[in-house]
Amino acid sequence: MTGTGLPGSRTAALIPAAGSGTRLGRGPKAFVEVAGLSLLARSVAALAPWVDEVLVALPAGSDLPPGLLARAVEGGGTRQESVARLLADTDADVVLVHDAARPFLPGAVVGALLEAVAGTGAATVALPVADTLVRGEGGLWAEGVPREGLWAVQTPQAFRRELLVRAHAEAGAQEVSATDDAGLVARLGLPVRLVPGDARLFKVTTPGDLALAEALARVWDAGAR
Ligand SMILES: Nc1ccn([C@@H]2O[C@H](COP(=O)(O)OP(=O)(O)OP(=O)(O)O)[C@@H](O)[C@H]2O)c(=O)n1
Ligand SMILES: C[C@](O)(CO)[C@H](O)COP(=O)(O)O
Repeated sequence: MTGTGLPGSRTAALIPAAGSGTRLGRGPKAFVEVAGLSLLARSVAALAPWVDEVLVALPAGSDLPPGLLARAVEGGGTRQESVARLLADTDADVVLVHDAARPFLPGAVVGALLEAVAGTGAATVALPVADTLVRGEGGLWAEGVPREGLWAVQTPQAFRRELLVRAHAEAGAQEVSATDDAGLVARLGLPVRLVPGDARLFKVTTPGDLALAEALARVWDAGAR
């Protein structure tokens, strides 16, 4: 595999795929298929052309599906732990961390992310919030939340590897848990570039998301990406 992403830098894709898919209810989510291809296979295929190596964190006891050009590590009990284990298994200069659960990754987004990380050393794909936001209490409207300046974070997220290693180490030392990796770098006071994402990069989390993914796959696989 020859990464076309960043000339002069070895780049690795780190794909956390060890989750149990509780909210979807179909077992380990990475192996759930959409139009004949697993979420994991789709995410690996989207990133492989851009990187020098692909590492995947799998549920304990799982094997890498045949034909996947990737190296497997055993995932942890949380996404954060799975990413930490992936990080420990590469010496790449730059790492792209991407949820297996976000299978529809346009190449243009990867290109923009790699350009951004070359500048700041840390960058994440994100979408400006377009919906009205509300804090709910007991199923009732409690208070509106101003959406100006708010972004919904997606993946991939890209980092100079040593920055992310430091961020995970600090989080571990301070027993800080986070649902993504860019937030761990930001809490060090380091700049994290926000790169405009894509609505098609939604995370397959619930049965409704899976239905959406199955509809999108028909045009995606026909070349509309
Ligand atoms: N211990 C974990 C938990 C999550 N993930 C991965 O992190 C990504 C985002 O997590 P999420 O969408 O929450 O997946 P699950 O944890 O499987 O879903 P749920 O919370 O519904 O169980 C997924 O690709 C998932 O496989 C992981 O590698 N290791
Ligand atoms: C990393 C992430 O996809 C960014 O929005 C999100 O935080 C993952 O959350 P999850 O609960 O682990 O799916």
